[in-house]
Amino acid sequence: MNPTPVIAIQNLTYSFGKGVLQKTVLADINLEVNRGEIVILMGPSGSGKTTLLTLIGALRSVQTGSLKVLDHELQGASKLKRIQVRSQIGFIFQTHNLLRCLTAWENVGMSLKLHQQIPPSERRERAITMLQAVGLGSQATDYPDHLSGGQKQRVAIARALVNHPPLILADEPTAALDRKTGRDVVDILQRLAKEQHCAILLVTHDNRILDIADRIVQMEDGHL
Ligand SMILES: Nc1ncnc2c1ncn2[C@@H]1O[C@H](COP(=O)(O)OP(=O)(O)OP(=O)(O)O)[C@@H](O)[C@H]1O
Repeated sequence: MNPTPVIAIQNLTYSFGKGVLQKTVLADINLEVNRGEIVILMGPSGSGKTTLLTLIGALRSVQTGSLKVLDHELQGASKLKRIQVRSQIGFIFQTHNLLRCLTAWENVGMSLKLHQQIPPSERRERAITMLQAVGLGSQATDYPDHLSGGQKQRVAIARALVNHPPLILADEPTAALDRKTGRDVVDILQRLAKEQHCAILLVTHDNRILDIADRIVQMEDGHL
């Protein structure tokens, strides 16, 4: 028996605007992503990649079709249900979105705070272990302003993975980085995801990182 996919999308359609201004940006999308699989989503600017990623991340409401994430149907889901689904996903964005007033380990520990059963001392220990895994053990008490672009993105990876989420959504994680730094960052992401058996759906225009994917899907004008 096949395990349940982490993402299961059937006939998903999404539009912005109303009436004559209505614009369909996703049309009849079907996609499955399995546990542990790394899928890269490519396509021209404006083809709907980010819109799809934010729907899967329960950051906007599903209009038409079925979208199951971690076995939760997001079509018609309440706000509370969407928050619960979101807390099980790790997000990595183009810019790292770290809080400047918190140190590297405190930024990583923030995602553990959502899980209140973890005592503060264990939070710190787990955050520092995760920073060591991305090669930043000795920068744990540094503030983001003292870190390079690649180091900040590695803190963002540690923050996304520290809860051992079954799914990571990444939107252009290497866009702000030079070639070598971008490569290092995705290598770390790939290694940790395989260790944790975590699925990744990653949007990118970066041809240099395509080899980390188990599968590449192409989006064109709202169609997969
Ligand atoms: N909030 C919004 N209101 C109206 N239209 C929007 C909104 N957000 C996105 N769009 C439109 O939806 C289409 C798809 O946008 P989306 O950002 O998903 O594309 P993308 O493939 O991620 O593009 P890029 O590679 O440039 O990030 C675009 O035509 C965009 O102009």
